[in-house]
This record gives sequence, C-alpha cells and structure tokens, in this order.
Amino acid sequence: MTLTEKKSIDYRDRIIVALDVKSKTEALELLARLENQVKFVKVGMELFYAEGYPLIELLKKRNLRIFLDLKMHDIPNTVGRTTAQLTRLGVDMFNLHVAGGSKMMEEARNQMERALIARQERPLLIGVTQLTSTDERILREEIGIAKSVKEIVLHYAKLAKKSGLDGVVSSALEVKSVKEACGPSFLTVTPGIRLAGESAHDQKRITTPKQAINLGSDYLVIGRSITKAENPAKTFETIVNSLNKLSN
Ligand SMILES: O=C(O)c1cc(=O)[nH]c(=O)n1[C@@H]1O[C@H](COP(=O)(O)O)[C@@H](O)[C@H]1O
Repeated sequence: MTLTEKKSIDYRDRIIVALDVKSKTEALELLARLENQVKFVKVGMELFYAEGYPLIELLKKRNLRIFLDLKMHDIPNTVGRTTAQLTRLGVDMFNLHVAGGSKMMEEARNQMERALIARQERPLLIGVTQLTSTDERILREEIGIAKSVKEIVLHYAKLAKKSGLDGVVSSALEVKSVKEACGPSFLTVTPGIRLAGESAHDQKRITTPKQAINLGSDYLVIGRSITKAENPAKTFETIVNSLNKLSN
C-alpha cells in the first residue's frame, strides 16, 4: 500500500509530535504525559543542540521513530558531509532547506547513500519549502520573492524531487498542487496544524488535522496543540481517533 492510499491507516503512525522542549528531562516528562501513545517524534534544534546524540539513542531505545529537524542550509560540501553523520546516527527522517539549491540536495542524497551500513533502512530526506510561519506579505516585502506562496512551494517541491529528495515540508494548503506536480508517492510533511478555534501563535498557514488529511498530507507535524494541552495523551488520542474514522 502506498502512503497516499487512505484505507486502514492508523494515523498514530502519521502524526509526528514535536518535542519542542529544552532538555532531556523535559522531553522525558512530556513523553510520560503522552503515556506511550506516540510512535513518531520530532527532535528540533533546541533539544538536539542541548542533548545531542545520547538523546537520539535514548529515543531509539524506546522504539520511537525520529524526525531530526535541523533544517540544514549550507554549501553542498558541508551539507553532504553532515548528512553522512546524520545517516550514521540512524534517524528515520531529516530535513534541509530546498533554498540551498540542487547541488546541495544532490550531495546530501549521495552522501546519505554512501554512509548507509548493511541492512540499514534509508532515512527519508525531506526538503523544507516555504516555512509555515510565512505568508504572501512576508515573502514579497521581507524576503523579496515576487511569487505567491503556492507558486514558490511548487517550485521548491519540483526542484526537491528532481534532486532526489523523498518529499517536502509545506503547509497542508499546498499539498494538492505538490502531489499533482510530483506524484502521489512524493511525501508531504505538514506542520502548521491547529485544532479548530485554537491560536495560530507564530504560524501563518494553518489547517486542522482533518483538513490536512483531506488535502492529502502524509505526515502531520503537531507541536503545541498536543504538547501544551492539559492532557496531551487524551488530545493525541482524540486526534488519532477522529482521523482513523475518516479512513476506516
Ligand atoms: O520543518 C518543520 O518541522 C517545520 C517547518 C515549517 O515550515 N513549519 C514548522 O512549524 N515546522 C516545525 O513544526 C513544529 C510546529 O509546531 P507547532 O506550531 O507548535 O505545532 C515546530 O517544531 C516547527 O519547528
């Protein structure tokens, strides 16, 4: 079954909970509050820069799948060499900024292939397109890109596919056009998820979990809606159940 076929999917496997906390202690507290419900977690810059490799090993021992979100963006040689290190670390998914260009992405893909050890499952290499915290005004007035968000995301997605990446990070609002242009098996990982009526905080392009799935997202990255909830385990379970009802 391909990722985009919605039949009998357990959305527990498709929700990546962002462990946006500052220490191992806080990460473990959060996991305890999630009561072992979660299968896939995201470790970002804040937690990785504080705790590094030992934390990744600890999460792996707990059989959690790991998206290491370091959003690499540098010259091809540097990103390629770093990619080799992250491949050896044995995470399931990691990302880089498509804005670094095709040479950078190709080098990352090549170095990843070379760093793989026997029987190691290849991590998914995902390109960040246009951050979900940005909108048309920021794109035009601050960053100086005279395209719509949809156009730039699509442009980045096509370049990422051509450069050998497995998929992209975007908001769910752009998923349909990405899938149309890059094919159903090109993965879409979508943050900017909020429950109905919640504050968007620093996010600009948001959808609810149900909207994201209906728009074709493969993986939902959810942080504060779950981690700051009074009962994170219950909130996670409620979201999973509502999504599972859509497909089963
Ligand atoms: O690469 C990411 O994960 C990412 C890309 C993006 O465009 N927007 C975005 O919000 N993220 C990450 O997704 C998570 C969203 O968190 P919440 O806004 O709390 O749900 C954060 O950890 C962000 O770093």
